Amino acid sequence: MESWLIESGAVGLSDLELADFPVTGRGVKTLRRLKQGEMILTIPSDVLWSVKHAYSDPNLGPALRSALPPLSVEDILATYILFVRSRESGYDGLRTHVSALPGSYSSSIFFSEDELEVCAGTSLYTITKQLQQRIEDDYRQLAVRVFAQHPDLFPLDKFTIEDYKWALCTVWSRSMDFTLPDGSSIRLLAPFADMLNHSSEVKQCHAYDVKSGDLSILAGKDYEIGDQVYIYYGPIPNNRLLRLYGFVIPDNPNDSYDLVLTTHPMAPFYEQKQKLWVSAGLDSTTTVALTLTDPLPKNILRYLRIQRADVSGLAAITLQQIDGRDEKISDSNEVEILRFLEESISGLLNCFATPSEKLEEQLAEGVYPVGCNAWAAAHESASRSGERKGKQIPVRASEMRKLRQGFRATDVVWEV
Ligand SMILES: C[S@@+](CC[C@H](N)C(=O)[O-])C[C@H]1O[C@@H](n2cnc3c(N)ncnc32)[C@H](O)[C@@H]1O
Repeated sequence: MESWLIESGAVGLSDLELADFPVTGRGVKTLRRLKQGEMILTIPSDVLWSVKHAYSDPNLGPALRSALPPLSVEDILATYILFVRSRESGYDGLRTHVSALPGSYSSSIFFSEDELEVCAGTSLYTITKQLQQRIEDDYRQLAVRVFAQHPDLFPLDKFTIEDYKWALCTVWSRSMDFTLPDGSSIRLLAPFADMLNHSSEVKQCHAYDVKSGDLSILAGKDYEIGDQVYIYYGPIPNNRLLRLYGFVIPDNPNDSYDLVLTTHPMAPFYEQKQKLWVSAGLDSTTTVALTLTDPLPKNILRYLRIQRADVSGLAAITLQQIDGRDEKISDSNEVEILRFLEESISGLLNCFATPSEKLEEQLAEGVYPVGCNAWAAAHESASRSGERKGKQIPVRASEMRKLRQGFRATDVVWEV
């Protein structure tokens, strides 16, 4: 791969080397001292995996372009990678990159039932379950709309759902996203630069040059010879890290609980409420990140005030007599939403399969081998437990029953 990249115009590879490191696994080692801010690697535009390159490929492009509705960026890149992997000749350079990719991933979508059960009750558990279902649906669509239409390009034995999941994880864990000056975004995979592991000791130090289309890496800090070079993947909480990248950071400062607020379309005054949510910068399904520093973000109250508003409340907001965003609608509305929040959070906390203290005990006793899937899942669940410690609110059995039995049409569903 490196010689192909150098021939293609990559700069900086003579000072960098792939190496194995404890904890992060394979990564990039520097062979010289690096000063923070200096440009250390450039991967030229021509060798990047991007939607543009997939579409302009003479074999693959027409098949991708014929898909209606158009495929998602994720699906285009995943199909591109699988397509190159399936070729027995041609695409020599890209194929050296594909053969350097991991053969399997530790994203939570690959967890066994038992491993996933360790974090039952967390948003990771719910999202992973939903994701597994979504991937099956997406694969079915892709197989019908694209693969089956071009069996010569997409031999079914090399485009199975397992292959698709592998390719998706390749995209999730190795691609880089950039916002362009016109506001649009670009997602790409850069061979060799995708071998750089994450550290929160550096800030973002990967850059896309809009003019040349090249991808560059700057030194995020000073490095000594032999040090591992890092980039910064972003302020990502553990549940997302585990879902997309297959690892967690113990005591991750970016941890959050993704709370999804949603309302059934059959709920009273749904359409009117939908308009009010949109004008408040929300939607009928709104995801809010709960963090230790902001455990009750304003958007939760904004959403619930509208959701629980009665006829007169809705009229008052619509006529702008009340700003439903940061002002309470009425005492009764406010009491109702606060009571509901209390009940729901208690219900949520009670859904955790293993109590926090037990998980922490198990982690300390080494019940889960460090780094294995269940260890990562236990960390994820225990960190949620840390957030909920001391916030247990007693709930009456009848209320718990109501919560467990499901929600009324106007209720918030705590899901992700
Ligand atoms: C962009 S790739 C980096 C190269 C990768 N280690 C490899 O061998 O191909 C991202 C993957 O590296 C691993 N990784 C990156 N940063 C890590 C970290 N700080 N701790 C543990 N694993 C990490 C995870 O498996 C992640 O999905």
